[in-house]
Amino acid sequence: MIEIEKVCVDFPTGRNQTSRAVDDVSLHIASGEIFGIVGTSGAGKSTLLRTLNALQRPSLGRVKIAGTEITALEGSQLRKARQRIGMIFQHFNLMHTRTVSQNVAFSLKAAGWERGKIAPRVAEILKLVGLDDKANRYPVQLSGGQKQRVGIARAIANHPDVLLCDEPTSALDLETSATILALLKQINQQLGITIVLITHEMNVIKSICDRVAVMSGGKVVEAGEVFDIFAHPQHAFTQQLVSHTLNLTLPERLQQHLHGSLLKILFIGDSAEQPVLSDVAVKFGVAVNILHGKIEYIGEKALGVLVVQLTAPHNPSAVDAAVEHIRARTAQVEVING
Ligand SMILES: Nc1ncnc2c1ncn2[C@@H]1O[C@H](COP(=O)(O)OP(=O)(O)OP(=O)(O)O)[C@@H](O)[C@H]1O
Repeated sequence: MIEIEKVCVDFPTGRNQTSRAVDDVSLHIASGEIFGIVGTSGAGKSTLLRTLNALQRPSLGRVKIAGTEITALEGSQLRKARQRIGMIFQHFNLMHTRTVSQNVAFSLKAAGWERGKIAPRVAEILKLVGLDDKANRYPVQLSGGQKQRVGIARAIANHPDVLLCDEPTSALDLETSATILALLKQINQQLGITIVLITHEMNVIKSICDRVAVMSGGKVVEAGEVFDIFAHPQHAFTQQLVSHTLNLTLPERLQQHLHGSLLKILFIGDSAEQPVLSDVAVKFGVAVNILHGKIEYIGEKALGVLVVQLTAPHNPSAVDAAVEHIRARTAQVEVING
């Protein structure tokens, strides 16, 4: 559906000088996917996203959407291709002097809809996003979440194939973010629209994306299924993002004063549902003290991380045997100390 081939974007920084904001990025995004691009501020996410509807021209490389090379289009052909690509923004970008329904109608007029078909479509789409009772309100009279719903309604009114989301929940509180992400998921499933979403939050990726690309310094340093990236982050930057999201740091003081072995154990899928720890307690006579942990569900799959202390004061070798037993039955064991 979306083919990004060796895209670079350079910005001028001074006389005869440029800086590379997007560096040799290639990604293929399948039809119907929700694809996330995550990275810290300045990683190049927005610039890359804007190449997908040619709001930003690549300095090198090309982008194809549904077989059409958007980077090669200009004028009316480009305007027509853009009508197949909706976009929503962090700060909503609504027209403040127009009502909710006028904001949505505007995009349909721009796309050349017949007058008589616009009002019914606006009503239909406002119902879909849960704003049918706010049609005559002005943006200033709406909450942040409602404004983003207007943004979504405007972006999808013209039946696009692709929806680009530029930090869609960054200006919203956690609860409202969750409802907006749920709406995006519903739109993806119900209407089959391919979604490309950029964010700096792994939690957003975890809650709705199928696959993710991790960007740092303009490059994609890692890409794959969201579950795999969480379970086995390869790149140091991804490892940092994931551990920050799972937030399993123990206070330094606690780490220093613990006896026995301190382990961080990763459980994946079935292993998250097995009583591995109670087994080792019984089998090897070790005491198992759970210090920290959580089980996340990404899609349908469980991903658990536990930090445990194993002690056997009268039989230290039992701890080594217990560690090996756990290692054989879980996805990964990291001995933090001991
Ligand atoms: N129009 C521009 N002119 C010059 N430099 C730019 C321009 N747009 C972006 N940049 C630079 O390109 C780099 C990538 O910016 P970009 O906005 O794509 O990053 P980002 O990952 O989306 O960050 P954020 O989340 O803060 O928006 C930054 O160093 C930025 O300063």
